[in-house]
Amino acid sequence: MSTWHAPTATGPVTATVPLPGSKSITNRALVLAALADGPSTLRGVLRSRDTDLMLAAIRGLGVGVDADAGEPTTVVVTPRPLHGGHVDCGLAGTVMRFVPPVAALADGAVTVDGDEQMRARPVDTILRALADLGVAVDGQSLPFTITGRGAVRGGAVTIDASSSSQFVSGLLLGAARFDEGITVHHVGKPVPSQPHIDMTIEMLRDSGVHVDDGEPDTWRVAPGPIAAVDRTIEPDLSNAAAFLAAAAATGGSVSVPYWPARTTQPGAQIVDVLDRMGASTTLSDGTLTVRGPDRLTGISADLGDIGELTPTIAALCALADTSSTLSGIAHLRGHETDRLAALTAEITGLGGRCVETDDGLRIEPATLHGGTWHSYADHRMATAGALIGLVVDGVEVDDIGCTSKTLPDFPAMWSAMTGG
Ligand SMILES: O=C(O)C1=C[C@@H](OP(=O)(O)O)[C@@H](O)[C@H](O)C1
Ligand SMILES: C=C(OP(=O)(O)O)C(=O)O
Repeated sequence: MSTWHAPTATGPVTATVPLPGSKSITNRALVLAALADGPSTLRGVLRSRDTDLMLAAIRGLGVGVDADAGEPTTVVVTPRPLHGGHVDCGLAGTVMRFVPPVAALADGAVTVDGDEQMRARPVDTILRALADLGVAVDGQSLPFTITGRGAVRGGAVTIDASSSSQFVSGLLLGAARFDEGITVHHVGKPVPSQPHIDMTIEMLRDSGVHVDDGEPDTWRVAPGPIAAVDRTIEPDLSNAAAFLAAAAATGGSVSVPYWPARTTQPGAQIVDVLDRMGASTTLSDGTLTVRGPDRLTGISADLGDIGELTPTIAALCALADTSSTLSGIAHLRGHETDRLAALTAEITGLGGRCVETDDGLRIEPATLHGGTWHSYADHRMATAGALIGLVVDGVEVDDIGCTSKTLPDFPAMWSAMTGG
């Protein structure tokens, strides 16, 4: 692993940056297609470590996956009887939390493991829920084994999903194929990332599944077939956020084409955040353009719904002229790394002023200097370092390669944006 010298912008960045498909939509589409009542063609599929791990996971359980003929972003998924196998979830939360209900429907033992760092991320909630629904589960953390019998009883289950919305999404995605469907009831602190739950529900409904989310903290999925649906995946708006933030950081202008007119992706909310920090945004003919201000203003914001945008937003806050308080994101301690600790250490390491609170970060204005920015194998930490490096000389990102988790072309795209 060699360090990457973050390109410094010599002036306001001006660029148009098309983004590949959404990680979250791709991995939901793959799970739904694997469990569907016929073959599906998915277009605009993200090809990255997280999504290739999901492709390999469903293929390893017996699903037909034609992903490498011709255009790599077009994938044909053909459901077949599921059998036992091994699943590598790498550092992908969506693979670790969405695959167990699929494994429960297989006929045979499915072993699941991942990166060393993945073992620190919570998974027990969904494993306990499956056990409560009659599934044979061995283990409460990675590595674990699910021994499927080709069918799952299903029914009602109570969980505490405050550490990740993916527990709710994972249970809902497979549940139409359970004999009794599922009723998931959440008890505990608020569930984060509501837009990602909305994404799950919308995609299930698009597949003809009946979902009732009318009661707070309760979701019901009726048993029935999952219709095979051909889908075109939207661009990844959370990955877009880092590029749009580059306009905000440099007083430049960055456009992202194919911006969806309506979306459940939380990444779309970067627009409000950048506006509040002083940027101006326009959406015209499906292209979103952000124009940066001369000076960035800090913000106080509850990021509970959009936690995955935190590294990008925190990097901008570290460059702002006024203080920021980011709250509602205690669950980020269980993301790819403990993001609250990592952001605090790295911003402080470059001369910034950042402290952890119970549920977030407080960031004060400071003059930053160059130095090594550690990525902790976390794609969004790496891109946050790149963002600061645009306006601070001498920032070295120790592992830019970890951006392959969701955007393998990040270094080339970032250099191109800066005119390199
Ligand atoms: O369902 C999804 O696709 C995701 C849900 C969120 O997880 P948490 O609720 O664990 O934050 C988000 O942070 C993650 O990047 C993707
Ligand atoms: C939290 C994230 O990923 P994961 O799907 O691995 O949870 C993220 O991408 O910011």
